This record gives sequence, C-alpha cells and structure tokens, in this order.
Amino acid sequence: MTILFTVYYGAVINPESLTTFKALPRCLFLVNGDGYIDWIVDDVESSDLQNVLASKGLIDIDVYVLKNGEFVMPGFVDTHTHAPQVPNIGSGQQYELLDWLENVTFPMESKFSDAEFARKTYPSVVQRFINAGTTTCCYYATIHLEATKILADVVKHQGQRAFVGKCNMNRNSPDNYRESSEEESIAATKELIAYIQSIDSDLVHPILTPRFAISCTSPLLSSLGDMLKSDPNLAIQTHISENQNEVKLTLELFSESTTYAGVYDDHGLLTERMILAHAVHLGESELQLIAVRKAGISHCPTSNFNLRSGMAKVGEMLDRGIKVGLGTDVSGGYSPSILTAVQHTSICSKMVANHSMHQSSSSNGTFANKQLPMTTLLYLATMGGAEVCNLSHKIGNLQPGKSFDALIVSVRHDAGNPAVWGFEDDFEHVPTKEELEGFLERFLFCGDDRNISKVFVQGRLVGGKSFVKGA
Ligand SMILES: O=c1[nH]c(=O)c2nc[nH]c2[nH]1
Ligand SMILES: [Zn+2]
Repeated sequence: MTILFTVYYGAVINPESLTTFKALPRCLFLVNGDGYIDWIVDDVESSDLQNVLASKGLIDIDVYVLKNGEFVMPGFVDTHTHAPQVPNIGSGQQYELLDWLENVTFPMESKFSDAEFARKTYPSVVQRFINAGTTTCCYYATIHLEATKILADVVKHQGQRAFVGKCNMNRNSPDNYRESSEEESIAATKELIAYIQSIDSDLVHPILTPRFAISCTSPLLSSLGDMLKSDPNLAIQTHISENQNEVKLTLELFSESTTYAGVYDDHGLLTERMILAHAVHLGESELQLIAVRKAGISHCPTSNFNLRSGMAKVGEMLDRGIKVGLGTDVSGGYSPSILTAVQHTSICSKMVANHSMHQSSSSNGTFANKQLPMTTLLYLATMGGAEVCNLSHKIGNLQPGKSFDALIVSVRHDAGNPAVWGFEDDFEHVPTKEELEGFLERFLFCGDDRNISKVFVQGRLVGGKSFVKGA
C-alpha cells in the first residue's frame, strides 16, 4: 500500500530568525506523499486531536505521536565538509594547515584515483553524516572524476540533499594529486556537472570546487568564473583566509590582487552563490566586499581550533548581514556532527567576547564580540546553512510548502544519552515551553547520534539511530 501522507503530533522546535525560535509542545502537522509539509497547527490538546483532523477532512487515520522527551526539528545543514577525508578523522592533529595538507590530507585523497576504493568508502561516509543529523551537506570530493561521480551516486541512493564538487587543483600539490592542465580540470568539471544533472535535479546538485586559491592558476579561476556566469543555477565553494601562512602565500601567488577575497572577486567567483569556508583572518575591506557580493560563509570552528587556524568573528559577520552557516570541515575538524560545530561555535564566540573585553573592542552591534545565544546557534545550524546554500525557500525550518527535512530527536533515558529524567513515561505530561527549550539546550550541548532517532529528507526516512536499511 502506498502511504500518501503522514500526520505527526508532538513537540516541535522551529527556528525563525537569528534571535527567535519557537518551542511548541503540541504541534500537529501533515507531511504529504511528495515529502512537503502541507499544514501545521500549533497548540492542539490531545482531547482535540480528532476534531482538528476532522476539520482537515481526515477521519480515522493513523497519527505518529511523539513520546514525552522527543521533539521534531529541522535537519542540520553542513555547509562545508570533505567526504574523502573521513577515513583520516582524528589523525594528524599536530599540524597546521599547509603541512597538514601535504602530510596527511593529500596522501589520503590521492587514494580516490582508485574508483573501487571510492565505491567501498563513500557509502559509510555518507551514512555517517546522515546519522549525525545532516540532511543537507556540501561535499568536497577529490580531483577524480570517476570517484566524484560515485559520491554523487551514493548520496542520491542514500537520499541525502547535497552539493557534490570535484576539486579543481592544477598547482601546489604532489604530482600524483594534481590536474595536469587547466583544460583537463575544466573538462572534468563540465562532465561531472552533466553527470549529476543527468542523475538528479532535485536533491543532489553539482558545485564548482576550486580547492583554494593556492591550488589554482589564474586562468583556471577565470575559466570557472566564466562557467559561473553562463549558468545562473551553478553554486561554488572554496576556502578563504583560514591560516596566516596560507593568506601570505595566496597574496604572493596573486600579486595583482590586493586581498584574498579580492582574488576570488577578480576572477568573477565572488557572488551570492559562493560558499566561503573559514574566513578567519579577513580584513575590513574583505568583509565589506563579501557583504556587497552577498556570498555566504561556512564557519568551521572545530577545524579552526584543531588546526590552530584562529577564531572567526562570526558575530561581526552577522551584524554586517553576511549569511553564515556551520561546517564540520572533516578532517580538519574531527567530528562529522554539526552538534560539535554548534558547541565549538559557542566556545569560539565566548573566547572572541573575552578577548575583545581585554582589548576594549567595541561590542555595539547585536552579535559582535558577544557570546552567541542558543537561538543564534540553532539558526546557524539550520536556517543559516540553508541561506548559505540558497535553499532557504525549501529547507531550514518547518513551514507549509517547505520540504520535510527533519530530525526526530530523543533526550529520553532510553536514548542512551538522556537529558530528561523522571516523567518521560508519564503520557499525561506535556513538556512546558521552558522544559522543551531545556531539552533543546541539552541536545545542542551534550547530544550526539544516540539522540537522533530518525532523519528525514524530503519526507523519506534516510537514517538515524532507529533506521534499519532496507526495512
Ligand atoms: O581545512 C581545510 N581543509 C582542506 O582540505 C583544505 N584544502 C585547502 N584548504 C583547506 N582547509
Ligand atoms: Zn575544508
């Protein structure tokens, strides 16, 4: 029998803006057979459930009732990670960026010249991100066309929403891990785009991926700029201003440009479709330029701490109206979970605030030089990421007409990592708004995969702790 829709009843957490979210203890909503949210009714007493359903023309239907200690929230958006670096998670912690690339990262990524290795590796990589609650993921692959096609196939098969990009790299990496010419790099990029468009146009998107300025010659960046100009739907991702030695080398290699952001802008790459990872050491003029061009920033605090890169000034970016989302940046970051990125975003904002206090820096704006509150952290992990990906009309929060990309979170004792004690089997007890906000705080700061029971993308169950493949 085909299921045409599902009705859910229970607690919902819904981000609204950088400064507001809704904690709704008794929500009733319907997800239709195409995976879109049809309607949401707030504050429905259980005694009134059947009446409300009847008013929607629904009589005698099954309702998925959430337990006390469970809630639905939008799925996480990971705006920057490296699928082929997952096998390296936790290794090479002693390095800073450029040595880490040379000694740890390029050797691992070069193994993906072997398509069989990609076929064996990528399914568990993608499932790991899904089970961490990431419903939309921006993946870097490697320079290899075949292996990147395999990653796109795996993502499609496993049902995640994603951007998949083949790295453009024609200089400053080992001979066995470098494209031999600009033409080769562009031809393979075009073939990948055509391939992804042939397998999917809804969930999986191609994305231009010049690794970073250091990896690309000026003609290669210009050709990518031409591609971006000729296709208004094409997205692009890269790294920017992560590490001070990287910034220095970039400015030596591109002496015609005055700043790192200027390098990308001078090649026609800095548009609202650009996702810039890190942005730790940007200067005033670069922040202004990024705001004017409406490019988005992927804040990757786990990686920024781990590779000793520095602390990005996220509050200042937000005050300037720059779009910001979170990225795990595996394996610069050692966790595939956006929850870890949330925790480190909080710590980073506290340290920036602390530092600025000692330097008597201004904290006149809403966010600059202040600790980011939970509401903002929630927004960055969901809606902020959706904005960075230019998908906020589709995903990021739960609204009629949007896709049901969502998590069922459990903080009950039977989750194995509890944050609720005592009343979770009391079916009469509906959490108060304050209790529900407490559940969210505990989940964001102490939660992990054990608390993510189900992961839905476009209404389809694709992962989570209770997910059994093929069931
Ligand atoms: O954190 C990072 N990870 C990478 O793989 C990379 N490549 C260039 N710059 C980078 N930064
Ligand atoms: Zn990265």
